[in-house]
Amino acid sequence: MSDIVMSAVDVNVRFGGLRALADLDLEIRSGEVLGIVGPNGAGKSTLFNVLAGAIRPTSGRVLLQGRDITSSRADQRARMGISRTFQTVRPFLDETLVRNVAVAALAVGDGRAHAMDVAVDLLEQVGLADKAAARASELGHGERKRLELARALAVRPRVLMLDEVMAGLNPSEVREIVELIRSLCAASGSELVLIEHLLSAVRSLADRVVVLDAGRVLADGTPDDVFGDPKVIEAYLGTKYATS
Ligand SMILES: Nc1ncnc2c1ncn2[C@@H]1O[C@H](COP(=O)(O)OP(=O)(O)OP(=O)(O)O)[C@@H](O)[C@H]1O
Repeated sequence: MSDIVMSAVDVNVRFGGLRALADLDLEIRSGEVLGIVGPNGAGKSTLFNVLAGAIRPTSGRVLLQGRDITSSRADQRARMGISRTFQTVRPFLDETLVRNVAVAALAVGDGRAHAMDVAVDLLEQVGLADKAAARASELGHGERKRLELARALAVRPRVLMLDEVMAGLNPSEVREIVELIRSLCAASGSELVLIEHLLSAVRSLADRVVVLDAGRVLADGTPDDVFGDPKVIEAYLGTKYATS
């Protein structure tokens, strides 16, 4: 579990005068599910963007299996096996589900027929097989999150990063997606990085949790250690977040 697959080393991101990430070090270890939590504005999405290549850090490096990929673009990183979902789901609304997923497989070099097979298989895995021919615009919010997962998986990621996939789901949809993520992780062997406000979901899924605040790592440890840490509870969680 201790092999480092990906890391951010001494990363700083400045937006004008604001330090969104400050001297940040983060490791993603082989086979782990890593939860990233923290208050609004803590820097979670910025960190995801830095790891995925959507934002170039002001200083610092991003390494993938020891290789410096700081200057690689997001599309290049996707081909290297770094895949992400977005906080705001953005499927091609007028396209069918199967074509939405196949497009992601095509982007990593699958041939057309194989991409369609991959898409059908992934829709089955996320429980949307019966809607494969429906348009994405016909889906409910929870179903769109599942579609988003299938699209992120279509690139056969080494590192899968999920940005608030539980947001806006009702409790039974949350239970379903937690179970789905658990089974997808077990089947894929990928590393999974989750940004999530719903701490109960992080607690049940993550092997390790990193708490960010004001662009810095406040705590890093097992869910029990981190969520039991008085400074985390007092300073950052308080009553602001749902814990059940
Ligand atoms: N493109 C940008 N330009 C200027 N400031 C930005 C930009 N993106 C993020 N910020 C600022 O950087 C800080 C970190 O934002 P970020 O979105 O990474 O936090 P977060 O932890 O993901 O928050 P949330 O939980 O609300 O999504 C915030 O103060 C935010 O306003």
